[in-house]
Amino acid sequence: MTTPALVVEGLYKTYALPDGGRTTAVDTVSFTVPAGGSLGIVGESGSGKTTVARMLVDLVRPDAGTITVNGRERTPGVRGGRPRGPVGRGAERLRRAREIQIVFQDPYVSLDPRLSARQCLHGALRLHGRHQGRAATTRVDELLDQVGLGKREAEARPRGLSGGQCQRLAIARALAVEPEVLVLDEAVAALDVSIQAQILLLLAEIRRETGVALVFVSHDLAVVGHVTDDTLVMRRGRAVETGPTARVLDAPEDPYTRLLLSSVPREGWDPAETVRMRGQLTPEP
Ligand SMILES: Nc1ncnc2c1ncn2[C@@H]1O[C@H](COP(=O)(O)OP(=O)(O)OP(=O)(O)O)[C@@H](O)[C@H]1O
Repeated sequence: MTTPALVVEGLYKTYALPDGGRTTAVDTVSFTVPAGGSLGIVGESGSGKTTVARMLVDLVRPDAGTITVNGRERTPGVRGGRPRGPVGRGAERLRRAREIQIVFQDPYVSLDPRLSARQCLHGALRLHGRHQGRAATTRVDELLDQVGLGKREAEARPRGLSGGQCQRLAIARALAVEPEVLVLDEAVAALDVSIQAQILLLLAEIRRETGVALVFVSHDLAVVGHVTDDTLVMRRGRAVETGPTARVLDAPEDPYTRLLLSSVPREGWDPAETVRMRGQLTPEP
């Protein structure tokens, strides 16, 4: 059996509250993404999706749990729930970044406004010691082509690009380091529906071509349905349901998943039914 791209076991995270207490954002979440696979993480606002995504890429330190990429454990600072020291610096930090890359919702914030698309990609290759000189130029051309950015866009800065084009550039920058896992945190949420569709098709193509595993974090079940093999549903920090995406969407087993599906407006949609279903769920603590 091939080694999974990503194995997450017992991930747990609490945050301090102003009153001195703590809130549990992620409660013992586990999942596996096979090599070249794709997992959607869905749930309403506050369910803990972003905290999971941020723990995967070292932006948030878990209280407990393990994260393993292609058989190598990369959990920062915890072992059996106890701190193990800071996340590595310098070369170690870059090595970890090459394992998992992330694309955020708002590309304008994550891109340097002073750099053209071409300069941005050259910078990523330089930072990670990937390709030099002519080989770097060839690789940048390849990346631009892979995400569908043309000659004009290559020389444009972020403010000269549309939201969709910026997101293409953010994806190309993430791919520049040839990560084993690509995390997309609400990466199409800010885009028009038709542009969303283009980016989703692009991601499916990239997964086919490069074999990169995808973790797709979204509040939008339709989006997850288009790009993922498996889906994990989160509620109040916990995984309440997981399985093949088609099964989870067509025959949800958990009442919360059924509620999420019933909340999507469609022909003949009855919002009152959604409110009624919410009333039947176990109440918020
Ligand atoms: N830095 C923080 N300090 C305190 N509480 C936090 C912090 N970040 C997140 N939380 C809390 O942790 C819980 C999970 O938040 P998280 O952002 O992971 O959820 P989410 O599902 O991604 O929601 P959204 O889609 O709105 O971003 C929420 O109750 C949130 O208020």
